Amino acid sequence: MSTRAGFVALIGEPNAGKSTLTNRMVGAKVSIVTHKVQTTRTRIRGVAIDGDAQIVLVDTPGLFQPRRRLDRAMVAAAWGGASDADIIVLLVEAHRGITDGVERILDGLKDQMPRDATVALAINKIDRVKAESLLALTKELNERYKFAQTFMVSAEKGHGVADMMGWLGDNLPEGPWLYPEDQIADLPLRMIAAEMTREKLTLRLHQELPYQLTVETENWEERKDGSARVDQVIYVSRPGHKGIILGHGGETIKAISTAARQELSEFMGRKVHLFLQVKVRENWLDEAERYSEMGLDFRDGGK
Ligand SMILES: Nc1nc2c(ncn2[C@@H]2O[C@H](COP(=O)(O)OP(=O)(O)OP(=O)(O)O)[C@@H](O)[C@H]2O)c(=O)[nH]1
Repeated sequence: MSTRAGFVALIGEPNAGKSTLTNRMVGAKVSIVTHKVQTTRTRIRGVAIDGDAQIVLVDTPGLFQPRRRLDRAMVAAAWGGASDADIIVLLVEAHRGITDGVERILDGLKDQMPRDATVALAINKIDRVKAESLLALTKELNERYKFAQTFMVSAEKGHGVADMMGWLGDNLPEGPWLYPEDQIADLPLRMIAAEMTREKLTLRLHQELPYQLTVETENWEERKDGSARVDQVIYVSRPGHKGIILGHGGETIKAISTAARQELSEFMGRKVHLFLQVKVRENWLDEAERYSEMGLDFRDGGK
């Protein structure tokens, strides 16, 4: 039997219910992957399975919460992340309707997305409103944008979610699963660990630098005493960046390492020994291996 697989970008204002919907779709079995994992352009929220289809749920950081320093290029990159997805699902809160934030997203969909993009509308939190208002909202939103399909869901209560998953699965491209089933629970732990280090780098360094680096967990060793040894490599594209990350006398990398180790230990509930290395790899952005480590498809990203 043929399988289907692809990326579904969940977009919407903060609090629209993306995490709740992801958890609902992914289910408890692989909920560990719902921890946010940062990749260059998309963030993997979780991997959901519906029959023969594997639905990789992603979001695109920086899209709807432009901060002061966020420039146009970054917003464009975020929309680029959304357009990498096979399907986009816009979540709108039923009781809030078309807010300014939703307006901005609708404008972005019109201006930034290719015309043939598959965009579905999910009106969430339907448990909070009366049916009549839902119909009016659905009608208005569909007049504003040509959605491929509209769903009315309650991520919290689970209403309508199975139907939506079925539709998403049916509309993903045919192809092998992006994550082997037995690796779903395993792979993300390495990615989560890499994401934690990346987050610390972002906090510590100048804002644009983290977009030019990637973190990989190269080795994960379980020790007899219950602790884990984790080896990670931070790949940068320029020698100058290596110096920045190391800092004076190695100060910066040490602080990053300590912060990441603490978070990872806390997350795992046990001791972790974290070893970080910085490597210059000028063309890491073009290497297929780096993409699969980030959970991305090289062919999609390499355009
Ligand atoms: N009543 C109701 N509440 C919901 C529903 N879905 C989500 N919520 C609530 O809405 C709030 C925000 O949900 P999240 O899933 O965290 O939203 P989010 O979009 O992931 O938020 P960010 O990650 O911050 O962008 C939480 O308090 C949820 O419990 C729903 O279907 N009905």
